[in-house]
Amino acid sequence: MTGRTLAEKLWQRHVVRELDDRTDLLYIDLHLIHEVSSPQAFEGLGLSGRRVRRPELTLAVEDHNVPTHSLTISDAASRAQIDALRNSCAEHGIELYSMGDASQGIVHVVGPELGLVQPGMLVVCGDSHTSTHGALGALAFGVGTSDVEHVLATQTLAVARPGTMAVEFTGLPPAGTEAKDIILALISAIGTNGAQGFLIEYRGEAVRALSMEGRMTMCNMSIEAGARAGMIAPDDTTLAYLRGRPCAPSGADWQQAVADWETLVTDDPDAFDRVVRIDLAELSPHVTWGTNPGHAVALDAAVPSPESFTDPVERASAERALAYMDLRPGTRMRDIPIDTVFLGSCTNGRIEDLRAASEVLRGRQVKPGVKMLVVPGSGRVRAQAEQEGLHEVFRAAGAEWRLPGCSMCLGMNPDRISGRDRVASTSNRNFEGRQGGQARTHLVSPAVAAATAVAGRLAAPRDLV
Ligand SMILES: CC(C)[C@H](C(=O)O)[C@@H](O)C(=O)O
Ligand code: SF4
Repeated sequence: MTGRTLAEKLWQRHVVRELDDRTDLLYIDLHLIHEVSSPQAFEGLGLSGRRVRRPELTLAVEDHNVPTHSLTISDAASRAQIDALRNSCAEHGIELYSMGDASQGIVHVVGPELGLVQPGMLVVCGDSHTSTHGALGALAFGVGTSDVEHVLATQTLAVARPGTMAVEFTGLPPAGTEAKDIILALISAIGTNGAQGFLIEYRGEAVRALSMEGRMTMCNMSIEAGARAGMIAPDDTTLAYLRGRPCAPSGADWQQAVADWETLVTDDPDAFDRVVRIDLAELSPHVTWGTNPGHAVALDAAVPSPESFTDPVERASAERALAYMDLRPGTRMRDIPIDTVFLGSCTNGRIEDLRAASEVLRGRQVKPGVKMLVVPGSGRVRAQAEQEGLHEVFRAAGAEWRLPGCSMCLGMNPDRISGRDRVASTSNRNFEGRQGGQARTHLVSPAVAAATAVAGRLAAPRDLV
């Protein structure tokens, strides 16, 4: 990699050694861990008699298995994973934010909000949505459990060099659309393998106009387009977000850091291996109808017919998805009734997401018979929301205000669906059974989630009277 794009610059900064013509040994600046993908790694480390090389560059949180209604775990398997993480962190001197701690939360919410993730860093975590952290101008990707063990032991990792891909957005998205709509529109356009083998850099005026929360939503779902990572060059928005956060540099260190971060831009826009252009001027709220995040359409549209897919594999996938989702082609998306609404996850569980949803719910009621769960992404998000009185808005509307965690994003904790509920969810994956049972998931933005809760069917805020 020659260093003309942001991704190449970030990569080059971390090369310890070139291993062969395709693979580099990379130095890891920050290793985030959680209870699901680390127990086996610690076990392997123990079996080979090794210690954690840089415990101070490792941060652990409890997120996937934690209940959000109380601080007591009754499920034995969840308890075991949490206990294993606690024991390993104590043994190796790793900082851990446990359930109930003010800084606990979903790993991808906690890292940025503490100011731990900074431009120029290489961040890994045994979790696919590590791509979230690229929003800060970092190179960040998910790794497997054996990689977690390698990073624990050496603070390095051998990684094959990916290609670089620019996603150039043109036009500014109209009012009433959010980052979630942009990323759903992108994935439906390029497909869930559309960015396979690439590091995406999101570019264009629309990206510059996004808040950090919106950028994190976008980068979070890069993996759903098959990308290894997604990233956005740091700018004033990034600096304003980082300044004053607990682990961000301060004083002279801040000035020095900023001078360096300013160099983290793509010098040659023609240097990308691949460029995708998407115009956002006509964007409208997007929702999914099927069982992968690429199965998305405008809320204004109808459930597509499998015949509309020319590719036979895609057509078969659409047929299967429609059978699972129990939907008929031609049904207007707005006519789809919803049983449960989930607002939360590392995609849309940040303060701005809660604000957007509370705006819609203020003075309104969740439709009787619809259950709505509001799960802040972290203890800090929860505290901030309570300071702003958002929890009162949610409760007054009839939604449940919960403790932080991954919650209904996936069926690893008590918030799982047991039957065939149809769920409007602000999370990132609508796979079969992802939310537990035979749950039928429709991915939506926070504003659409809130409007849907009120209407009892998929809806945008402008549909509400
Ligand atoms: C459990 C964990 C390893 C998993 C991931 O890798 O992403 C989860 O966070 C998910 O979102 O599916
Ligand atoms: S919130 Fe969902 S996507 Fe994010 S880390 Fe947790 S389970 Fe994975």
